[in-house]
Amino acid sequence: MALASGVRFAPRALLRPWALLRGTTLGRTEPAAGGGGDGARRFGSQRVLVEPDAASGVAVMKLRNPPVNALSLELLTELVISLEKLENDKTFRGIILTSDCPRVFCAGLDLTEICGRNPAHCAEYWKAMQELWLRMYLSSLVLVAAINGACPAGGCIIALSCDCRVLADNPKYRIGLNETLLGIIAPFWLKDTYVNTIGHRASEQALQLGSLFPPAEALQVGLVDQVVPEDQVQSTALSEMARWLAVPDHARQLTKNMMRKATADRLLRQRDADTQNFVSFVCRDSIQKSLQAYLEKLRQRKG
Ligand SMILES: CCCCCCCCCC/C=C\CC(=O)SCCNC(=O)CCNC(=O)[C@H](O)C(C)(C)COP(=O)(O)OP(=O)(O)OC[C@H]1O[C@@H](n2cnc3c(N)ncnc32)[C@H](O)[C@@H]1OP(=O)(O)O
Repeated sequence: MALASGVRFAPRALLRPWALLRGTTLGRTEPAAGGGGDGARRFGSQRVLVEPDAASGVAVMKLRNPPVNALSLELLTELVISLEKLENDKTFRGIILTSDCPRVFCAGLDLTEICGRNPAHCAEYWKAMQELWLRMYLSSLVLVAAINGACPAGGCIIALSCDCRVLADNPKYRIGLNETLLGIIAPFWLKDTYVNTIGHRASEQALQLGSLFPPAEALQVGLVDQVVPEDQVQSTALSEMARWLAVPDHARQLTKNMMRKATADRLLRQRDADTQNFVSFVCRDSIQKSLQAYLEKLRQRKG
């Protein structure tokens, strides 16, 4: 993705995203309900709904992978493609990322993608996760997360990859990296993202304890930038977006790159090793057993 200055952000190393989308509706454009002109047309895919507003240069991107927006391989791929599409369209300067699923922003990794799967599948899945993080973390667009639901683990990472986070004030909407409670370990680049956001000591504590912060605590620790009543999340996200868009793009983009590049480069240098670590770790019998038990617990909790 080339900036006006010619600086490149993330390399186009992606997988084979299109191959995953057979049978989906990505790229379809349809008028938004009640909409008329170009600015009101929406597009997207099965799991990512994009509502672009050409007049403001802002698109609202909604995750819709019910019931909990778990990051399936398809959702990861569709997110990357939708992001790329908006980045390549000079009309757009910002994206508000939110959830179309009630009460959940994103439940994190889709555990069914790594439970009982073969190493090749786990590797493909993890590469897609890396790719989305790289694309979001280094995006030239302003990304604002309008967090309108629970936001654990991988969901938190999606939010942390944005430039700004607005969280709905509901005690059930907790946010954080709870990996240790599942018996898994956040890899270094998730840890780095955490440290970059809330600092070393707070990350050390929160990562080891697997803390999921309710809104007031999330605000206090710096995990989110604003906590507002649920019905004001979208409007506040739009106000935040306006604040970020008031800065000239080239200056903001180069500054973002300066702040984030070293963290992203660290993963880029070790991407294959990180994938191998992930695969060998999650494919261990003991880890498979604890993931399986966790999934079972989630399923039973329901009834
Ligand atoms: C050193 C080497 C390095 C090794 C690297 C190791 C790997 C590191 C990876 C780190 C990165 C990210 C980690 C993750 O993201 S793991 C996922 C963590 N997510 C969670 O813990 C959240 C679990 N879910 C919940 O807490 C709740 O579902 C919710 C999000 C709060 C919503 O609650 P709800 O009451 O509205 O819904 P609920 O009834 O619980 O769930 C509905 C159905 O959805 C299923 N489900 C929920 N979460 C997941 C998920 N993450 N993956 C797959 N499926 C999920 C749940 O089982 C219900 O299913 P069903 O309808 O009963 O069939």
